[in-house]
Amino acid sequence: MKNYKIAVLAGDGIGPEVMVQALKVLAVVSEKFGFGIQSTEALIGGAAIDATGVALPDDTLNLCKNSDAILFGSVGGPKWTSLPPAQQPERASLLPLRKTFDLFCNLRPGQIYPAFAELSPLHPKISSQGMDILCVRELTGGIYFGEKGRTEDVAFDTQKYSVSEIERISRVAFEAATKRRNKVTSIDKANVLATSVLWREVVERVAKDYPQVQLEHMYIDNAAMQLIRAPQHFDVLLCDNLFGDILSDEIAAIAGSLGLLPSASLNGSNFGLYEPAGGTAPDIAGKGIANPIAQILSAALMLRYSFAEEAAARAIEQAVASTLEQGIVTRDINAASNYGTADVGAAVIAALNAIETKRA
Ligand SMILES: NC(=O)C1=CN([C@@H]2O[C@H](COP(=O)(O)OP(=O)(O)OC[C@H]3O[C@@H](n4cnc5c(N)ncnc54)[C@H](O)[C@@H]3O)[C@@H](O)[C@H]2O)C=CC1
Ligand SMILES: CC(C)CC(=O)C(=O)O
Repeated sequence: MKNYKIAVLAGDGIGPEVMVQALKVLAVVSEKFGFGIQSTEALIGGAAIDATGVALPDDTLNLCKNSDAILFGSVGGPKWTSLPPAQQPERASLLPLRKTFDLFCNLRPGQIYPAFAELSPLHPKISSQGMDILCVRELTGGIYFGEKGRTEDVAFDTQKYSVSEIERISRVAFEAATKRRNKVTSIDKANVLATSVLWREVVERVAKDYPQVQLEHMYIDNAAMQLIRAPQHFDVLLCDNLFGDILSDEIAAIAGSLGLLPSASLNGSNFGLYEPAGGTAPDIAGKGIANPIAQILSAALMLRYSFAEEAAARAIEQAVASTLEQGIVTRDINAASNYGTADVGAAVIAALNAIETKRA
């Protein structure tokens, strides 16, 4: 029997609440599909600062190095914003993890299924046409990692991209498009930014290797607008680090809630960190009402991309769809709902068991 070692880093805010549900789902699905998940929990982010003084303790980093994948919650919150910026949870744990493991490729799939179009805040005449977008975001370069500085009166961040960084993420987007609807929309601000001019040149060059894929370029400001006007226009969105961060939250909101959107952050050899696209949601943390679906779907992406357990990943996705179909949703999706985090987790598990019963 295959046995996968995962590092479980739940983090702060709603992280631990939604992680519990994802781990329960993994336990059920591994039993049903005949593989083992050996999960080891470790401190990260604000929780690690409180316990050890640093956001990414050596023990946690070593655990990640000795694991097959990382299942991540989220980090940060108001408790730690008075620390010097470089020591805060987001900058001092998540960004170094992305860099250490060269997780340059962030995949954020976002859908409106026609049957669930009412979950979307868009007008029904738009949402009823559905949406199925894969946001491919460059994750280890750009303004998040460039030189930064601060004097009393001035602060700066630097956006820098190399040809090789742009090329490798472009290839991921074009490859993904060949398995989808053969269209890539590359997002930039080439009318202003030097990095965007290079971005366009490199994307054009890579596109020549994929003649079957239609390429279009779109400025970020226009893309932010077109996503709400006509989300069905898009197939694969190719974005730099900053633009992808912003547009993927917009895609999540269009799909119904940030609590629905999973993400996979991958290096070139199937190692990945899997986390919800959203953050620690301090406004609802500790209330038992956070939506666990993004965390559960992140676990499904881990099974797909790091472990090639496609059937198990699909079963989770099917169980999530069935749970939404039954209207078992948290308040971020239906303000009148009385269902909490644990109810949604239990419904996903019940739906998983039902799928298995039908298979047997
Ligand atoms: N990958 C990570 O660890 C990330 C961490 N953060 C951190 O999280 C903290 C809060 O950031 P915000 O900007 O408020 O973004 P956020 O994503 O935590 O919350 C934005 C809004 O979405 C809602 N939301 C997010 N996830 C939800 C879920 N699963 N269920 C129901 N509602 C959900 C929240 O309640 C809030 O109203 C900050 O410290 C930020 O730096 C933010 C984004 C990513
Ligand atoms: C906390 C930051 C690292 C946010 C971010 O980059 C993300 O949402 O992925």
